[in-house]
Amino acid sequence: MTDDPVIRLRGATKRFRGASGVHTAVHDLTMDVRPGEFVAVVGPTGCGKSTTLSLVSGLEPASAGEVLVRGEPVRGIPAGVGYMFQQDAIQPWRSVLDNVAAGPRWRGTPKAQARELARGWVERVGLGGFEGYYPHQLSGGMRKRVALAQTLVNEPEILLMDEPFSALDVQTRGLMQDELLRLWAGSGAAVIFVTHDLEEAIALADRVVVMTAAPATVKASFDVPLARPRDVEEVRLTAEFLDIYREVWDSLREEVARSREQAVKAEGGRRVA
Ligand SMILES: Nc1ncnc2c1ncn2[C@@H]1O[C@H](COP(=O)(O)OP(=O)(O)OP(=O)(O)O)[C@@H](O)[C@H]1O
Repeated sequence: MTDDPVIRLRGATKRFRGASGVHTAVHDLTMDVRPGEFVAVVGPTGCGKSTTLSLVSGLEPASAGEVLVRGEPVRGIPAGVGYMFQQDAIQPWRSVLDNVAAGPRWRGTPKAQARELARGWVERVGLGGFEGYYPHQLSGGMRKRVALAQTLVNEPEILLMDEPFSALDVQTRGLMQDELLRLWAGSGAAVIFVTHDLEEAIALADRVVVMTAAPATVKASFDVPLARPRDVEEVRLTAEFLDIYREVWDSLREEVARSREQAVKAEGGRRVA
């Protein structure tokens, strides 16, 4: 395995043209992610975190700068990229098994083989016995497990996750975080995990990247030298965790404050107008 970055953003900038002119969502953003590295991205609300993921996934082209996946400029959706968003992509008319088999089927795997693969992943995410259930029969946590299996069955080399667990209750979220770490540990995938939750970021990641207030650029990057395997509930209680938390929060806090100032100014501007 080479240590060359599998994801590389170099001075990446994204501008959107809107009714009120050009809006810069991401500005001159430079960051690398190595194979098998788990990077969490935190930043103030609306700063441009999701847009950064869209650049890597090829959903949005960069307006300037470079976005490379495996050394190749991103044009369209690169192969080997898996996504997980806050809203899952589970299809209500398909059973758990067929939802998980959908990816391999779409890539041309014969039905029986795709279902066999899916069965293994349904088992691995702890849903053995629920293969024939339909999404409306599942709890929020179980749906997330289906979404995880749906993503991981494709064996992505890169996993882009945008607040995948934020809609879950705290306990279920903890369980899913552990589940994700357990499954990711065997996968070798590089992960970019966007979250508002700094505790979640530190508990999961090898590195936490702090974004500035809008437009997003990298403010700082912090290594998380906590041993693995980690139990997310346990690790949060350690002195080491709290030290890292304080350090990262010091950096993030300033950006959250700046972002609030921006929001107040924008609101004032709207009132004046
Ligand atoms: N397709 C688009 N067209 C126009 N503007 C957009 C588009 N996508 C994002 N934006 C704007 O870019 C800015 C950054 O949005 P983005 O969703 O990347 O932020 P975020 O940090 O992920 O937000 P949050 O923390 O709320 O999830 C916002 O002002 C948003 O309105």
